[in-house]
Amino acid sequence: MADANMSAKDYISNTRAQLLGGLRNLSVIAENLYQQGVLNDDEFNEIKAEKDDYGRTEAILDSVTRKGEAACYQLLKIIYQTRKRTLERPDPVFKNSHEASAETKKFDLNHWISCFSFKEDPEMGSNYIQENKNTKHKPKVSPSDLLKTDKNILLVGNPGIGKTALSHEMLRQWAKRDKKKLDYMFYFDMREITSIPPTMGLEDLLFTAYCQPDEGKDEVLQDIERTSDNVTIILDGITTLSSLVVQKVVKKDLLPDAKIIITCRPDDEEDLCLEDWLRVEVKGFSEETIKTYLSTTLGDDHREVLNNTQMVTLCHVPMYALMVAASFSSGDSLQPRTVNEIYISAVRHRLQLKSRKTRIKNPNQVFKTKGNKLLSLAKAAFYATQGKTVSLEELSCDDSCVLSFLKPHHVKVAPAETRTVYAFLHYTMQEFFAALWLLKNPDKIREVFQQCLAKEMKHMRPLIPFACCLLNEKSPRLINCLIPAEELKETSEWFFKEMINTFTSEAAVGDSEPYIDIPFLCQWFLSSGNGVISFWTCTLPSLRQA
Ligand SMILES: Nc1ncnc2c1ncn2[C@@H]1O[C@H](COP(=O)(O)OP(=O)(O)OP(=O)(O)O)[C@@H](O)[C@H]1O
Repeated sequence: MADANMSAKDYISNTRAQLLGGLRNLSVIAENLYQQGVLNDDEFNEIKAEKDDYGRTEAILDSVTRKGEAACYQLLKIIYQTRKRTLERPDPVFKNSHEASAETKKFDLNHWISCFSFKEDPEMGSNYIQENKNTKHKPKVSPSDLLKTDKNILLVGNPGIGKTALSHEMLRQWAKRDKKKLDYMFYFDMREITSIPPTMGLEDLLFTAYCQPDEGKDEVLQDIERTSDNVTIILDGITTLSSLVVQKVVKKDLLPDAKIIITCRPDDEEDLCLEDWLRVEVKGFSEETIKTYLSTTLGDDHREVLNNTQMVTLCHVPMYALMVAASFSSGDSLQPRTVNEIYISAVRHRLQLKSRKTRIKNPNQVFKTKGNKLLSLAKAAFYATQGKTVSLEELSCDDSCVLSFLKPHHVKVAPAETRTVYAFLHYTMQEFFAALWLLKNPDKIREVFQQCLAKEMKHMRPLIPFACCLLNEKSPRLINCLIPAEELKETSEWFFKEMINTFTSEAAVGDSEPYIDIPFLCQWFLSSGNGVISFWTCTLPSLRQA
């Protein structure tokens, strides 16, 4: 056996014979040597051109030996980092003594590589995160901390708080990492892939719903399955584990050693039952970040926002901070003060941008002329939300005003075929428009209340706070261009009473599932103006009784 304190060059040359028969996946080793600049283009191509693994190993060993100690050290480091796929694993269970003695005689390259004394930790260390649900003091963790941990992660946070942004940041950091070890990261926007057929397997999920390697698909899949500890899968915006293949991935029936990162809203957390996962709460912007964000986006104007406590409070949610900044930069004299006004102002802002190209300068007039188009958008939003998807399947997108709220999204319908459908720029905007459609069709409201009580339809709940605020008599006039004031008044006469009755009914309270987040509703009411607060105060006694 080689001495652990030997130079890398001697360590390799003493074991050359065993390496010639024992290294696997030579393309992985050669690729890493090439990425790290140990091999040049010609050397890399020569190795690739060798006809078998024996030839490839020989060419690699010759190359690094010729180049000297540093190149040999790099090779050992690469073998160590990729050992699960480049070294044969000895079978620990021997069926009989004859097999055992034959096996023990075989040189164990795994043991050999683990004995080499690397100057630094070849795995670059792993930072474990202390946070869990029960710790009182919750330390802050960064995207890179989350990338480093081996644990499965559950990212929980309210709508628009930045879960997707955090997932994208992790993806970006992973793509830019220095370490060019071959590993895999998959990102799924779960709202985009709602129609996963029960027959879908791992291969389809990874390669059809995501992306397919240009060549060697089977080899890549085999590698992913064999070394699943090199795989990270992000499932963004999950609500249930109803899809079989996703369930198998999460429960580790497939890819047992893969690291899974799930993002969800608080309402969906309980159903997922991921108790031993590392739970990380996404908290949004701190005071300090709000200042930096607003001063970057608004320049000197940011002071005006900072003087307004209501607006600063809203800006803790990055989605609202974005919209507040957009609203201020539009130069609109009426600035939003509540969540609802933020959304209305964002709609107004979008329409204004579009109307600059026309002669219509008054946004109310734009609302009026584009009313039907906006309502058809609201209808599509409602049905997409009900169907738990972001794809606005039925919508005809020939109007530039409608298109200004949307982004194209490509749905794979076959391995080589995609279809373009449209989705809202953000899911919360879809929920806002869906609530608008609900108020335009009051006969559907009771049905939606009932749906909110059912576990499988709880994704309809975010529509209720939006609807409440839209019914507020202080709601900006703009909405009246789409739904006449008398219609809204008529609806509000029974809406709140019906809502309280439904959500405090026996069916709702008796359900172990929290029926609706009353503190959350209160928060929305408080931020919507006195009209609703006075209503709320007068209904509190009946709520307490219930
Ligand atoms: N760290 C951040 N820096 C700057 N902007 C951010 C940040 N996080 C979020 N945002 C902004 O807020 C918007 C909403 O964030 P994101 O989509 O990540 O929320 P989410 O928690 O995934 O919401 P949902 O539950 O509704 O899907 C983003 O489109 C982005 O513009």
